[in-house]
Amino acid sequence: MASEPTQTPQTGGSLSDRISTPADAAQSTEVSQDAAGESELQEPDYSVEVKLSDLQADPNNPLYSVKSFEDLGLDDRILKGLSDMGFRKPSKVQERALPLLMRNPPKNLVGQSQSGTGKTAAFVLNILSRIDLSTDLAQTTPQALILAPTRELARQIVGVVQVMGQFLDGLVIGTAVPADTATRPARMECSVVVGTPGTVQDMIKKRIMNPAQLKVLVLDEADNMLDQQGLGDQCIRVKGMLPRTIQVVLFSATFPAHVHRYAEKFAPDANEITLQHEELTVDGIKQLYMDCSSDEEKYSNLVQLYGLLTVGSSIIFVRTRASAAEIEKRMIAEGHTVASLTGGIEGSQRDAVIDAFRTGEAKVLITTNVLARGIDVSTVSLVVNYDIPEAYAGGSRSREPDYQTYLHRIGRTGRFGRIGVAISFVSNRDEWEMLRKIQQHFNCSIERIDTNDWDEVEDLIKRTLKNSRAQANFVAS
Ligand SMILES: Nc1ncnc2c1ncn2[C@@H]1O[C@H](COP(=O)(O)OP(=O)(O)OP(=O)(O)O)[C@@H](O)[C@H]1O
Repeated sequence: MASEPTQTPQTGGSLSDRISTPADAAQSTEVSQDAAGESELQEPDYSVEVKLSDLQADPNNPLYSVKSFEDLGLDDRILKGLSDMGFRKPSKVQERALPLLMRNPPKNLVGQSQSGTGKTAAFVLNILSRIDLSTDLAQTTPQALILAPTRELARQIVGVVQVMGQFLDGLVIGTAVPADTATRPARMECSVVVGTPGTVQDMIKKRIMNPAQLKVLVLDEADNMLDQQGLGDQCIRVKGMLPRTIQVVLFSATFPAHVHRYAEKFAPDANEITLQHEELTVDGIKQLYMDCSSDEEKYSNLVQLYGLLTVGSSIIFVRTRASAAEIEKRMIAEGHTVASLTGGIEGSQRDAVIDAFRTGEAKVLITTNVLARGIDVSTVSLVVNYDIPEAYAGGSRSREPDYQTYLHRIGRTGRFGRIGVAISFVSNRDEWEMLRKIQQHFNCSIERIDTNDWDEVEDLIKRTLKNSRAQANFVAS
């Protein structure tokens, strides 16, 4: 457990009694895979590489499994899709969830596992196993519906269903995200629909989508969907229009207690896979913080970091759309290449920005909480919390951290055994206190970076990022 802080950040206080040293970075594990897809063990001078198969053989690792995908009873065509994606063994959540999801008669499931551990495949594999593509209606009337909180996440899931189901003849996937009337399909004719709750609700109401044959409903980032006022109502309305016997599947890395209660109502009598909040942080994500004496110093530290940001890809999280726009404008004016994506931007432009970020054309992305969840870009090696995520403190004057959002934001790096760095900027006592609470809540260590010595900052971050760069072909091959 962290020690109580005794100094303010400006005077060099440490959040933790575990002080960061270059040796800490030296102990970071990294995962590699050679071009032929075989893992290899290398030992650079300062780091010990660990193969994915080592992580998957460690019972304490969330990627651990004893079974193979073949053991899980999946159709050969689906196994072919998985093999094409480079998936060799299931992760813990996949191994535990799939038998529960695929058993008949179908039962609901509330599933939780750390960020980047493969929840998407768990629910997609269940869907691909359950849909019947041999019927006359298979391409016109959807049998499964996946709801996600943002268009970016919905589009990403469409991509996963497409690749995983590429050998299933007749599989048609529909995307239901906000679009202007000109580009909106007149009928949602497909086997699986992935969309955002508002658009799906609208499509069912307007009879653009026929829900009569739906067998599976998935809510990804379920705690977020059920907890947000607008989204939660939309999810409940959508569910009210679906067949009563539908299998309801809820997944997230976080299920705070108050949302867990809604989840149990939304998915009654469900099997559950849950974790304690102390188990939620991912070992491969090195968490750091930086003292900044003012807002202006936050900006200058960000610019100092810029050279490091472009080593892999990175995401900078800010609190408001306005500050995203402001930082983007200032950085571009100073000659830096950055992109930004916020809810204020029009849909097709959002698609263009996220697509450029995925391909690596844009390497530094400034965003708000809109991209805090679910987004899976394996090259992201650095996440910056320019502003600490805050929860509404119910009118009280104390500022409360948003624990879940912190975890989801930093989870945009360190995906499936990779290594990444998350740096939070702290510019006053309140923010420092929020970060201390986050550390206590997750029982993790968030180490201070000394900005008086930028060489040391560079050294520390580069060591870790170098490790993650060495993993470029890992899994994705
Ligand atoms: N069994 C597997 N073998 C190899 N790679 C996998 C496996 N399962 C998933 N992955 C990869 O791991 C990455 C993370 O998976 P995914 O996006 O499903 O994580 P998640 O648990 O949903 O994370 P989050 O909570 O952040 O949404 C993806 O790039 C995915 O392709």
